[in-house]
Amino acid sequence: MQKTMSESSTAREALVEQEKLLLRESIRLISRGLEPEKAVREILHLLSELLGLNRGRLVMRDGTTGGLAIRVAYGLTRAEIRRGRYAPGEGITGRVMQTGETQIVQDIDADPNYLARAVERSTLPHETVSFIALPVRVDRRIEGVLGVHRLRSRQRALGADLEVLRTVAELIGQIYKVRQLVDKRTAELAEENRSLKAALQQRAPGKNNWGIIGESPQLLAALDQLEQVAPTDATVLLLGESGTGKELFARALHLQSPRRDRPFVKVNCAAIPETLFEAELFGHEKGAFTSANQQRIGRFEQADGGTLFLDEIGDLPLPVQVKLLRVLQERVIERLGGRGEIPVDVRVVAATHQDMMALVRAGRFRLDLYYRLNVIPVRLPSLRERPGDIKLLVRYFVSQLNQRHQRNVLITPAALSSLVSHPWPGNIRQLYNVVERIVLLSRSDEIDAATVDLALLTEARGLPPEALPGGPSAGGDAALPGIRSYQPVAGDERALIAAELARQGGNKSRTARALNLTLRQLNYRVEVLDIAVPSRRKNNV
Ligand SMILES: Nc1ncnc2c1ncn2[C@@H]1O[C@H](COP(=O)(O)OP(=O)(O)OP(=O)(O)O)[C@@H](O)[C@H]1O
Repeated sequence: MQKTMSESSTAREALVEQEKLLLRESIRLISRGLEPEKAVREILHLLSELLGLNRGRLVMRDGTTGGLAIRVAYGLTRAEIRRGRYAPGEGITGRVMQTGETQIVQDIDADPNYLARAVERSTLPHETVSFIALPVRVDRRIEGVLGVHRLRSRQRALGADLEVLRTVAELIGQIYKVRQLVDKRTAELAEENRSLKAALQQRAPGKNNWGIIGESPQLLAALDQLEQVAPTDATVLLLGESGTGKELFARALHLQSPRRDRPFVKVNCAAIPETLFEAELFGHEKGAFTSANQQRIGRFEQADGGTLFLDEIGDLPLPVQVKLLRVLQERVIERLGGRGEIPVDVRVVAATHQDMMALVRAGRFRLDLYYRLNVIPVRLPSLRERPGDIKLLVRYFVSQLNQRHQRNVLITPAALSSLVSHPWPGNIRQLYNVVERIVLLSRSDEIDAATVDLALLTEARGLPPEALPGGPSAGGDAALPGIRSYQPVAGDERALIAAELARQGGNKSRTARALNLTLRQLNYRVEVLDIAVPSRRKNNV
């Protein structure tokens, strides 16, 4: 009797030793940073070798089918692994996945819920076989089910086996958690790496593309054309919707041309009153008209030797078109009130978002001037036509804005995908605005998808009410044109107003306009919501 007791205590000690060994080895496996599947397979192997808990398998969700499938197993054939597929809630495994409760099947032959799907009964020992299935949690979420076969006639108590299995299930959960963290961090670092590379490429000497970002075939075709015509003096007509980069291209053309050290002068034809056009373009002598107190050099003369960028050329009034045509043909200008012709050496780059032929047909643009300007037409694609470039643009803008606002934010891959999948109806300027809101709105250095969604929402609010879901066009009271409807103060407006004020460099009038508020309404909100107004700066976008 004495001997039997000491024999059984030796056996118990041996089992405890094996348990310890299993845990030590499992921890060592985890610290080796193996792929989760490799580490889990080794642990299942140890469970079988050391503790006799056989045919261990880890079942997890199958990303493609949505059902459950064996992800890792030890002691199962390939065919058995393939068979181990369960619908949600199906069998013992499905139930553990659904309820998160451990299931113990004392005798697999006696429990109708035990499906024997992966391993056929005939391949198992004849004696009574049990099956234990436990949930594997990652951050409290049930991500998998650990299952093992156990012979009932064992020395070890079921309670002892259960305890070890619980610890093992927890270790497996940790393995997947570490993997998720590593994957997340790796993706972030990869993203950071790409941003830094993009920023470096922007600055690399000899690889200057003048801040024109994009790899889409349409954009590359436009850039090719630009490079071809840059060294010549040919007149270029840039065609594209608003905010597609016409000014950026015009500047790039100038910087690539032999005129790069001479002035680049921009004239926005849509912003000049008709009566002032001639004086603006060609200048005037002192006394040329009542308010001409002194001589003024016009834009053509200012651009002498350089490039004159005529933006929104479609808005040029007809009488001025005649004069422009003459300058382009004869390369001389005449100041208002002047007595002679002044030769000018100017390369003209014009741009428009309008259909020039339609303007010609409507009698609003001279055909001869159109031909003069349209020597080299370059069409710039809209953002809609090149969704593949959104990622590159976002990274570039984030790095630009980090510098401008002295921030160091990093856009997470999820946030980037959110921006890429947004159906950008508008232009690059709109994308820039949203990215700027994101950089300003984000509280931490990591921009997540939620911040992106908020920025997209606030951008939508800056648009006229019709653009909002459920806005006037959706059935509400339409605001009268030109009259801003009353908008009550809402708590979440604070961030929106602060961001817009920062974006507008502290300019309250522009901020009010962008937010569709009157100046008074804005001031009231600034006061009520206690918003600090940034000191004014020049906004160049
Ligand atoms: N390919 C691009 N890469 C990087 N930034 C771009 C690109 N295209 C446009 N942008 C940026 O988008 C903004 C709008 O561009 P830009 O002013 O050149 O457009 P535009 O076509 O002249 O617009 P508009 O017709 O409204 O005057 C600018 O801040 C510009 O730097």
